[in-house]
Amino acid sequence: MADPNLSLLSLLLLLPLALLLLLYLIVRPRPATVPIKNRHVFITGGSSGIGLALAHRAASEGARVSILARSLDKLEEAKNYIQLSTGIDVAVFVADVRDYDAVSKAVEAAGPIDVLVVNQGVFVPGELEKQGLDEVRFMVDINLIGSFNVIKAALPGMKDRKDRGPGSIALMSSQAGQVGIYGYTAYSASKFGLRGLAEALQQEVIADDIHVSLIFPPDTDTPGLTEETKKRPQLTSIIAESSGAMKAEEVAKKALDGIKSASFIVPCNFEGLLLSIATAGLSPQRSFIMAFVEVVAAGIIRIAALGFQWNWYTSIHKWHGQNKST
Ligand SMILES: NC(=O)C1=CN([C@@H]2O[C@H](COP(=O)(O)OP(=O)(O)OC[C@H]3O[C@@H](n4cnc5c(N)ncnc54)[C@H](OP(=O)(O)O)[C@@H]3O)[C@@H](O)[C@H]2O)C=CC1
Ligand SMILES: CCCCCCCCCCCCCCCC(=O)[C@@H](N)CO
Repeated sequence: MADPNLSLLSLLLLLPLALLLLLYLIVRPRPATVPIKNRHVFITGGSSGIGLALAHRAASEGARVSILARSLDKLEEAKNYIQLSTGIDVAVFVADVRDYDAVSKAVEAAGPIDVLVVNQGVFVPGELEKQGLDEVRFMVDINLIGSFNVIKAALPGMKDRKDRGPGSIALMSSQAGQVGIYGYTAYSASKFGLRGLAEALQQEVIADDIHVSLIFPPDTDTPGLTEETKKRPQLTSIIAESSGAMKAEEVAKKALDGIKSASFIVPCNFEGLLLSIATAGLSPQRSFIMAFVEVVAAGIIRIAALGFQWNWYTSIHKWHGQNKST
């Protein structure tokens, strides 16, 4: 007779191994890599903050880089900065992503794109009740509709590329695009929208060897954030502080690594990794190891998520209490 302890042990070992094997066999799309060196990387919002750090990094890694934004002054400044620190020349394009014709002309002038980084974004925090619909529209138009304009303009050329290896479309979301945050109704909506766009688009372009990445940074030290913090409701800051802040260069490294490994979901810090596991849902997952972590952690991570919500609602409750008594 077999030792019952031994069979229990082998069962405990076999179960995870069987699960790993199953996940290895079924994860889709299959793992892929997207080379950066000698490829054309086109970055919207590449003149400032995260986009600029990405442009700098991609240029240092040997890519041909194009950046697009509204202000020519900021674009020229970014170009000079990258030229001075790497010796590499970056092409600049002036366009507002809300203007499809202008974006289309820029994309055509830039030439066929291998890696498209849709990074432009604006954020005006504030409770919806105090926010004008003009501000809501501003965020949705630039962050969401603007992303459609950029992708629509670039996609035909990207699909036409022949024998030039795997392509990538990366979208800059935000941790506020994984969970709704006080003061971000319009911003979160615009960033959640990118997720639907990305999930559907990946199915549509997989046959063209184009790989979609969704990047989820926490608060990141950029000129945009400096402006934003001047107007932030206190509760927005309290809740956003649940995730550690990052430097633009750190986010750019995570983003570029995510693009190169063709990861669909790209978290940027530890809290971001937890958020990604908690919100895995029906998103594609190429890594069977990450899929394994998602399956095994599902229950416990839901408890952690409820703990965060408990903490946030306690802060909201306290804040209202204090503001009534003063
Ligand atoms: N900083 C943060 O804390 C976080 C930022 N993000 C996201 O990262 C992205 C970059 O943010 P960040 O680097 O902080 O922002 P910045 O404000 O520093 O830079 C934004 C860039 O987008 C460009 N841009 C803005 N509006 C338009 C437009 N209508 N058409 C074309 N280009 C435009 C800006 O140039 P110009 O004004 O000249 O057009 C600039 O190059 C955004 O999508 C943001 O939502 C996500 C999580 C955290
Ligand atoms: C198990 C679950 C773990 C949960 C961890 C939760 C952390 C959530 C923090 C959300 C931070 C939102 C930052 C938005 C940044 C941004 O986009 C603005 N700066 C505008 O640019």
